[in-house]
Amino acid sequence: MAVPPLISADALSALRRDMRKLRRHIAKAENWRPASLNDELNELISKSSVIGLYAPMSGEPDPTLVPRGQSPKIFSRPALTDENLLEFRQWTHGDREIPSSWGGFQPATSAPVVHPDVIFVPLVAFDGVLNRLGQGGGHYDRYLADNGTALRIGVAWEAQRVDLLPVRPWDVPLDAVITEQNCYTKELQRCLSR
Ligand SMILES: Nc1nc2c(c(=O)[nH]1)N(C=O)[C@@H](CNc1ccc(C(=O)N[C@@H](CCC(=O)O)C(=O)O)cc1)CN2
Ligand SMILES: Nc1ncnc2c1ncn2[C@@H]1O[C@H](COP(=O)(O)OP(=O)(O)OP(=O)(O)O)[C@@H](O)[C@H]1O
Repeated sequence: MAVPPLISADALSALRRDMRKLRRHIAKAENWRPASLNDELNELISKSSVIGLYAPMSGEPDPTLVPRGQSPKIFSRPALTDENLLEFRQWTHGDREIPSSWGGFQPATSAPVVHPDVIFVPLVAFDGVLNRLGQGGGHYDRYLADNGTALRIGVAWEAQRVDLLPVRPWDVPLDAVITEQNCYTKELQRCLSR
């Protein structure tokens, strides 16, 4: 027998709608700056060589504000392929971008595909054990499931934190979430031992 969902589809869409609205509202009133990162996370980010960013939309905090240390890095942004799969394409500030099927912009197909070792992940809501609710396309969940060794860092407003999100079988939890007030981390051992 199928296990009934802990939250109805309607309740989940209502949560997404409310949290998107909250995110837009806060971003109009406040500037987001990351809280101090803990030493472990700082070290992992500064040791990394390929970073996955995103182009902020609708009140999402800007991941380029997170300190990333001195060592040389390749930057990339998410792009949806013709098959509606997420990939990361190399991107440098000022590079030309093309319209994406979801309405935003993404690096052109001529940009090399890269595999970030640190991914800054956009989110609609997160909870105390670092589960994540995204836009509902499943794009990041699929990518993170297929690229399990990357360090997954959510970037959010503190107000996007909820007590407990419903977890579906395909949901991939985050390793850390950085807000303007806190740096939440867990399971960094997974990445320290790489
Ligand atoms: N900045 C950013 N880039 C991203 C994502 C994201 O969440 N944020 N994505 C994450 O997977 C992928 C794009 N996927 C998306 C899937 C659905 C919607 C969407 O339903 N948007 C709403 C409006 C959202 C709002 O206004 O807050 C809509 O069109 O109704 C957006 C992006 C890749 N790039
Ligand atoms: N690893 C996966 N393999 C196959 N389908 C998946 C996978 N991950 C997610 N999906 C599909 O994507 C759909 C949307 O998932 P979900 O509602 O969790 O998206 P989300 O986490 O909010 O969005 P996103 O990850 O794009 O930010 C689900 O219906 C699910 O069937």
